[in-house]
Amino acid sequence: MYRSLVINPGSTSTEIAVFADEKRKWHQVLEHSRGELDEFEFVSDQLDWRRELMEAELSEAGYESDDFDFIAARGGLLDSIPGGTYLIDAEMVDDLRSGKNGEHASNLAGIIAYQLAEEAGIKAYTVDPVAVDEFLPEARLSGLSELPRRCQSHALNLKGTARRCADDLDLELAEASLIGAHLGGGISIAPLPGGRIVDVNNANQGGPFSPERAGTVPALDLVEYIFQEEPDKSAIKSSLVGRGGLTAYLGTADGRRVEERIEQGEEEARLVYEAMIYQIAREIGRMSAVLAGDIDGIFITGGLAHSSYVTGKIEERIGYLGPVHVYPGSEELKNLVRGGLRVKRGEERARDYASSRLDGVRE
Ligand SMILES: Nc1ncnc2c1ncn2[C@@H]1O[C@H](COP(=O)(O)OP(=O)(O)OP(=O)(O)O)[C@@H](O)[C@H]1O
Ligand SMILES: CCCC(=O)O
Repeated sequence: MYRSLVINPGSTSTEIAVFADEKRKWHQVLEHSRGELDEFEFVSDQLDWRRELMEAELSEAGYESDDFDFIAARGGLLDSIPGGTYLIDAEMVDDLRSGKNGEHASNLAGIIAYQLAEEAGIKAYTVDPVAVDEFLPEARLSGLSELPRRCQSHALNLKGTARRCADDLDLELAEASLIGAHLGGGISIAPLPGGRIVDVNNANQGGPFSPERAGTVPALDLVEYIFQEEPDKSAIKSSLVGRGGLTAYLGTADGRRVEERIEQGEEEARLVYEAMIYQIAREIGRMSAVLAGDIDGIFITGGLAHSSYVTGKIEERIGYLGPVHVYPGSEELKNLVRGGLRVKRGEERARDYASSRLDGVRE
């Protein structure tokens, strides 16, 4: 039996859990108020504060860091790497600390995990971070050589759910040809032949609009808008990622609230929600071409997959492509633990970050 500590920091909370093999023994979500977070100029400045809060909570629950066989932490904004379970080492921590690929609360996870693991003499791992890049060579071209497409996605949930779906279809993951749709605050839709993310809309830069992101917008019109209106850079970025999609049209990112408004007869809410569903179905259809129609199944996951309104209407449009499987929510903690356990049990080798970087491939 392996005991593990799992760390998953989000922008306004830090989630920690203790597992015995795949079984969750203890779980805590530490909520951070706006006022507390405003004390820090940069997310990276929150490191010691979040670590101390976490340690206090663990110790109150009777745990010490040397109670664990390994630590699994949410991957931050790393350089592009293939999917898998990665040993968190000093080189990865340097990249997370420098924020070279952007600031994100999940950058703190790897740093804290590394520090705790060093002190306890155990290993820390991260699994399928956002930066997982398994693009086909032709998927990298955008049409402008200065702006290659970047493979970024909800890889942890897509890959974890692909394993579940392959299992449910009685297939080995390596043989399965699936399309996965993660429908959360952001939306990632990927063809997954053999479990690899060989293409994906980048949830921050394209594809369907989502509860809080704009998805693909007309590029020339965006250029005109920026030159005419001269918006502040961070304002335009946050209207594309954070205040786009359902939020931009309806003032809420909550699918449940939108469905209530539809039930109350609000036509605008119905139009916007159905437009999002239409764009999701269209993206699944586009990805079917990547697999040349060789599809064992399509899975829908993430928070919006709790809604039968959403999943039913998607299935009406794309059901002809193959069987549709629905896995509501995201099993981020379990997927992190499972990655660590695969290494501990000798089913997978922990990858080395430095030698796995794909920088050479991208140039
Ligand atoms: N029963 C439901 N019906 C409709 N929408 C729902 C339901 N449950 C959750 N949602 C919606 O799912 C979305 C959140 O999904 P999820 O929790 O997977 O996203 P997240 O983790 O916040 O963001 P991301 O997945 O981009 O990291 C929200 O829009 C939420 O309103
Ligand atoms: C590509 C974006 C992934 C995320 O929002 O977690």
